[in-house]
Amino acid sequence: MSGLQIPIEQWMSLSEAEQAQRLARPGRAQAESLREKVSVILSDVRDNGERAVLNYTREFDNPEATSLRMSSEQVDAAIAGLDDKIKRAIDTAYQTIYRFHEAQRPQNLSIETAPGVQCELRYAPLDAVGLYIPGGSATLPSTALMLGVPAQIAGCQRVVMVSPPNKQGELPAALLYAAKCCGVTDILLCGGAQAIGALAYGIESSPAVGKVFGPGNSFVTEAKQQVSQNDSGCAMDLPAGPSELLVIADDSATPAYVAADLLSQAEHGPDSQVILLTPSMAVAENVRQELIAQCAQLSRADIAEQALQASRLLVVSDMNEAIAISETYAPEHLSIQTNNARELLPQLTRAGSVFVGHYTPESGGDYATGTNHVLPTYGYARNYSSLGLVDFYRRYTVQEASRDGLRQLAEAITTLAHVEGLDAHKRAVTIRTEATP
Ligand SMILES: NC(=O)c1ccc[n+]([C@@H]2O[C@H](COP(=O)([O-])OP(=O)(O)OC[C@H]3O[C@@H](n4cnc5c(N)ncnc54)[C@H](O)[C@@H]3O)[C@@H](O)[C@H]2O)c1
Ligand SMILES: N[C@H](CO)Cc1c[nH]c[nH+]1
Ligand SMILES: [Zn+2]
Repeated sequence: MSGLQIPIEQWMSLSEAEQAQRLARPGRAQAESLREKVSVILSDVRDNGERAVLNYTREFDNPEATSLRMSSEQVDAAIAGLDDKIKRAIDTAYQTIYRFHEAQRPQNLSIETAPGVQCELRYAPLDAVGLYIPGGSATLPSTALMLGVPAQIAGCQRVVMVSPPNKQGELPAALLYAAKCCGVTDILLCGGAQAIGALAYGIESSPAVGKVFGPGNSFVTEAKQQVSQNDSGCAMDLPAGPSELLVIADDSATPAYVAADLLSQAEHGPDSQVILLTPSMAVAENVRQELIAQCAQLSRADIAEQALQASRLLVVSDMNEAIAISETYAPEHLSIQTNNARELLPQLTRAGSVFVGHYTPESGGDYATGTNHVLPTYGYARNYSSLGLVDFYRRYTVQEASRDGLRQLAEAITTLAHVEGLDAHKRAVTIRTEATP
């Protein structure tokens, strides 16, 4: 490791401004230039369709790109050579993810809210969805499962998967096998903001979808936010950007485990962020030693080292302080490695996903425990939910009143219409209730 110094800091010794800086997400500083660059790409795709997507694909991913769509023959040929052990691993993950998401199936409901007034809540699967599978620094077949399984369970009619091709214009066989497990056959070889534009606006060979899903780097996340705010009419799932992990550990924690977990998220990208909160200086020092020793053994050590530059080892006064900091930061992933982890759960709700105890590594949730690994980053876990089955549905209501039921509510409805000065609203009721039968 190139002598990277990861400072250990006492939280209480930091000023308020320093505390805020330690919890700031890296990479958000270039927000304006990012916004502008993504806006240019999206406008180009909107105006020039497939040609623009191919141009950006040649610029950023596959210099020889000539077409975007994968044929079923290409998919089958790629899968044919896939190692059985990998297929079995994907099958196992598919089953646990399916089990956990199937259990989330939303139920329609119908209740009488007042005598003679029946109200219903109904769920309908989204017709057409776009699934973004990251593929820049690491292609993530596991994300194909996290997005493909709920889309399959919900019964979305049209599912389009996009992912950046490599320089040979290919996608990993493991990703294609995962897609096939989920019944996804509509696959486009493109990534980044241009892929989001292709999904949201549609291109010649692929009509627009109604909602885009999936994590990605800052270009992808910014593009999702822009298309969901402009007049494309396309919705987005959640801001799932660069990976984050916050670990709360006491002296019952194993520093080697804590360091391994921190590095598992640091290796995602230079803009990942990992944070340790512990009341024990000894734990902090041992975790630091383990970080240095373990990082050197990683194939992505250079990426992890960059991420560790913006990462924190913070010694707190006590668990209450650790809880307060975690709730402020609202991490994508929160790992509680203490001797009373489950007891702390009620106080730790602002996180995308929580990992409890010494034997629940964050990478378990990334791949195969069954929970969804598409999670809010940047602190959005304060207000956004982890991805789930319900996100692949629209919700709408149905209501029916009998003549008597309307009569019973008429006074309330017409009075409120009057209060709001909306005579036609009032008349739509009185024309019925004052009519001679
Ligand atoms: N929050 C979550 O749930 C979650 C889950 C999985 C992964 N992730 C995160 O997703 C991210 C994946 O990022 P990635 O980069 O590996 O893959 P990516 O697929 O998100 O982005 C790669 C694409 O970015 C585009 N690009 C690259 N450089 C560009 C530039 N200079 N200008 C414009 N476009 C450019 C290219 O088209 C490329 O295809 C990681 O940060 C990872 O931590 C988050
Ligand atoms: N930890 C990532 C979410 O931040 C998900 C993932 C996919 N593959 C490995 N990890
Ligand atoms: Zn991960």
